[in-house]
Amino acid sequence: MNNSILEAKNVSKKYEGKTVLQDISLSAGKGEAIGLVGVNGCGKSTLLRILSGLSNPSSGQVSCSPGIRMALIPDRYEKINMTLQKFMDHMYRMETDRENRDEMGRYFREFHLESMLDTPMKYLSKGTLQKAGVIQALLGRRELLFLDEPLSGQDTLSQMTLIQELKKRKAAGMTLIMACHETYLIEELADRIYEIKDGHLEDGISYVYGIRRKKAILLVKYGEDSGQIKERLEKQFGESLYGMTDYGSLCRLEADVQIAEELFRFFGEIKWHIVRYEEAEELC
Ligand SMILES: Nc1ncnc2c1ncn2[C@@H]1O[C@H](COP(=O)(O)OP(=O)(O)OP(=O)(O)O)[C@@H](O)[C@H]1O
Repeated sequence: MNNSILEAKNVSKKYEGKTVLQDISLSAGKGEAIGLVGVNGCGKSTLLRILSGLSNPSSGQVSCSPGIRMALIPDRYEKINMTLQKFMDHMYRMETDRENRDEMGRYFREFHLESMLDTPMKYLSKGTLQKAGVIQALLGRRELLFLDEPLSGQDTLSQMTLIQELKKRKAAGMTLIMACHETYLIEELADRIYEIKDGHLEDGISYVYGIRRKKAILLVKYGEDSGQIKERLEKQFGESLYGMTDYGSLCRLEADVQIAEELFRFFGEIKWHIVRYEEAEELC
């Protein structure tokens, strides 16, 4: 099996005679992150379920190194009639025994879940349930994690918290195989990207655009005159400003890392609060 901890050979899947996946081979090594992309219905979830052993292929095999424990973060959750706290307590005891309860508390804080712990899960929003699934999987300390749309429905700050946490886990040796429509998760984490197209796994040629560049990411709380300020930003920073996206009262800016200091000065002068700053590499 070389360096791989997971290997799929010639995997195909048919549903009621319709071929969804055809002759897919893939291997993943320790500490590697693989991104799966493709249009709705191309078979990403199906492949993740087969790789994680939740579903059988129609033909082909999947093998995993002995001792590798895995978890799947699914794209949706059952809305059960148990509070979030009870559910987590239950899963936590099952997964990690009495080990380090502090970590669970830290995740609740970082993912802003503390106010929802006594709410029955059937009343929780999609994003909140997704966060619960993410925390459950992280507490389980697996060697291999499958993530199916893990950012789906999550607020921006929680998305960033998750990306940072996954980066740490990957650096510590965790293998990640993820399907995601938000390309920035994949761009920030993936070592290899594949597109599922017409049932086949295509080397992510259309998604790997070339060299990596370092970019600055800022989350800024809107102040006065947002329209005017956006115009000034575009005028002053031109092509060094890669993009601005609205998230309610926050704006997410991506820019050339070289202008980060100037951006700090700019927002300092107009008294707009920078909620978060980070740097990331992206494919360009
Ligand atoms: N249990 C099932 N029975 C029949 N068809 C299924 C079943 N599960 C999935 N499919 C079909 O297989 C195809 C692939 O579905 P899948 O959920 O894997 O796609 P996906 O790439 O994850 O989509 P999305 O991006 O929308 O999440 C779709 O056409 C879907 O309708």
